[in-house]
Amino acid sequence: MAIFKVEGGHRLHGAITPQGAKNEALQILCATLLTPQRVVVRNIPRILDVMQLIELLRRMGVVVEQLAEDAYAFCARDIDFEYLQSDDYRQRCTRLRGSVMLIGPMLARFGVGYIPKPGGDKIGRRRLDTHFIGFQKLGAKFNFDVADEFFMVEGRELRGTYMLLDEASVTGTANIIMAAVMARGFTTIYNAACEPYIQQLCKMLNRMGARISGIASNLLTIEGVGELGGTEHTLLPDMIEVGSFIGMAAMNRSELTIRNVSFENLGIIPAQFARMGIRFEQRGDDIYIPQQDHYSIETFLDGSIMNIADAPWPGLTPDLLSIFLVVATQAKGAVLIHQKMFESRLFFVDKLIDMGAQIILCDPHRATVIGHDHQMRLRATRMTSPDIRAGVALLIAAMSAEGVSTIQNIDQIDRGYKDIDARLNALGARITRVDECDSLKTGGL
Ligand SMILES: CC(=O)N[C@H]1[C@@H](OP(=O)(O)OP(=O)(O)OC[C@H]2O[C@@H](n3ccc(=O)[nH]c3=O)[C@H](O)[C@@H]2O)O[C@H](CO)[C@@H](O)[C@@H]1O
Ligand SMILES: C=C(OP(=O)(O)O)C(=O)O
Repeated sequence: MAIFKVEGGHRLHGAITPQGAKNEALQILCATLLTPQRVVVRNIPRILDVMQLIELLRRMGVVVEQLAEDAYAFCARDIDFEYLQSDDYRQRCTRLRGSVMLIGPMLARFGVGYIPKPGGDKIGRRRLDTHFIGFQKLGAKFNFDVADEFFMVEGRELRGTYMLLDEASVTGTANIIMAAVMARGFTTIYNAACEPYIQQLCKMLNRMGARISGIASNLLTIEGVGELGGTEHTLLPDMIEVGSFIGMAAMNRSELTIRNVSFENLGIIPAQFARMGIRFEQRGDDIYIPQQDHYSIETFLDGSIMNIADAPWPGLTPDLLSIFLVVATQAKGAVLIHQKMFESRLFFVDKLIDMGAQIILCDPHRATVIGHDHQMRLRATRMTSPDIRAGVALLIAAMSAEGVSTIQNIDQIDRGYKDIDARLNALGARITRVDECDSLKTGGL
């Protein structure tokens, strides 16, 4: 296992391009199972979750061809159903959340699908009811082996229907869309998640021959078709990386250009950073963040304390709240961070408090942060990355802190951020990746 050693206090300078979007990649790669024809996907980020899903597809029998550093072709002519019963399949699926979206396409194309309880961040309860209720509405039979934590669905003749999702689950919506594209008749999905990655999935499916309308809204109508064909698809830039870089620049009082951000697909994210007092300019499709010595959190119109909360798209993505929280520790003013969706995502604030941040964890969902306005620097410390976004928040804290911090469990960060150490070092950061065993041998911890 590797760790990061981070020497704080170095400002960043220059330009960085966000990687292709992790969460879009996971949907799109699963969708390649829907056709026996070739699907080419570009702008694929070389990150752990994505590489693991590609390897999983390969072991399932999909022919995978790497065309360029970030482009792959997939051909799912045949699937090895025996492999789906193997321990290897189970073990690999449990490494990432995105594997859950293999089941919708399998059901649509082959009439059966199997999936163990998926992995992903341990950030609170992550139920899958929406997925399976949706499949059942389409006529599939569902079986969950509780002891084995293994889900099975079967439905040779899916039929379109109306469904109102119990919640706007992102992966649930993707899974149901993929299950419905070849169901007989019309499927209507109300309370569908509608974030840009779902929009991208729908657009790709339509290019493959699907008939999906209502894209970008929470009411999707799908007219089932007999089969889908091949296509080419390019992933959007990762909006969570874009937000992480904005936060990083502000917290380190750095001048940074983030290139090709697909501004129109960032939704409310830039406006929320603006409410934190962070200045930036949209220059074409780039975001330019000038060096800023102070940023003052706005209050609401009535003078009350700013509240930053997550909500289904077009609300603020929960995946950026850890970044807003860490950025607030050096802002002028106070903010209440309200993580509504996940109940175990804010506990990492203990580490920030150790570093000298002024935070009160009100309950598992809410933390009040009173910023130092750069009057006091955080102190370096030793920490462990609990999940992917908290990991990056801790990295941002370490980059701004006084002294050398150590971050363990950086696999969590590598799950979602491509070569983050090398890319940030190119901008002036001082992050060293060390093998934990070597470090222990030399007493370096
Ligand atoms: C691989 C992938 O794409 N993962 C993303 C996906 O996870 P995932 O699809 O697993 O997340 P869901 O959208 O299903 O739900 C996330 C959490 O929010 C709750 N919830 C959801 C919708 C709602 O209207 N109300 C509500 O409370 C759910 O109960 C759950 O606890 O979407 C999450 C929410 O954007 C992101 O954090 C994850 O990064
Ligand atoms: C929660 C996240 O990922 P996953 O759903 O893959 O665990 C995330 O990307 O922040």
